Amino acid sequence: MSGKRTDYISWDEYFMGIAQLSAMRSKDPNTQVGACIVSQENKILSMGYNGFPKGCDDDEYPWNREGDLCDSKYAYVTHSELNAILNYRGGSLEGTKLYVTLFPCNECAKAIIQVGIAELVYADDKYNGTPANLASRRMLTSAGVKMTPYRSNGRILELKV
Ligand SMILES: Nc1ccn([C@H]2C[C@H](O)[C@@H](COP(=O)(O)O)O2)c(=O)n1
Ligand SMILES: [Zn+2]
Repeated sequence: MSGKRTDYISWDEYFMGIAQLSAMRSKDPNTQVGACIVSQENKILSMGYNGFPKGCDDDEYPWNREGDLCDSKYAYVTHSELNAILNYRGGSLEGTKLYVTLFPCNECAKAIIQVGIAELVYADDKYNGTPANLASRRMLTSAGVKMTPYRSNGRILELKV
């Protein structure tokens, strides 16, 4: 009997928690997404959230969902998964695991596959069944990327910051 704490958080809670915390940095008024990339040794390699590229002012570019492409966020926003991939400057992401708060779209799936991410764990899947979601699943399946839904145990993690 070692006397160690037993209510410590699991690896999955830790990494999905980091992804959720990253999502809280997003300025998107409708959907905030966070991502965390982890090595096979459970080391955090990178993180990201959805936002506009460097130099593109959050207060000047549109956050609208509707209207012409150029007047909507969709023309400009970089997705959390892509930001996490692009934020990594340490070499290869081959064989790594991605924790993401929302199932990746087809564009992020391409990047996930091409950098060699082996597994993704996703929390929400609110766009399930949409064309982008179906195309994403198709490519991820073909490429052999393991897709695991995150199973929350309902524990609420509180932070006082
Ligand atoms: N897997 C995903 C899916 C979407 N995003 C980003 C892109 C937008 O900022 C937002 C989605 O907006 P909505 O259409 O729900 O208003 O989430 C992402 O980063 N990763
Ligand atoms: Zn995406």
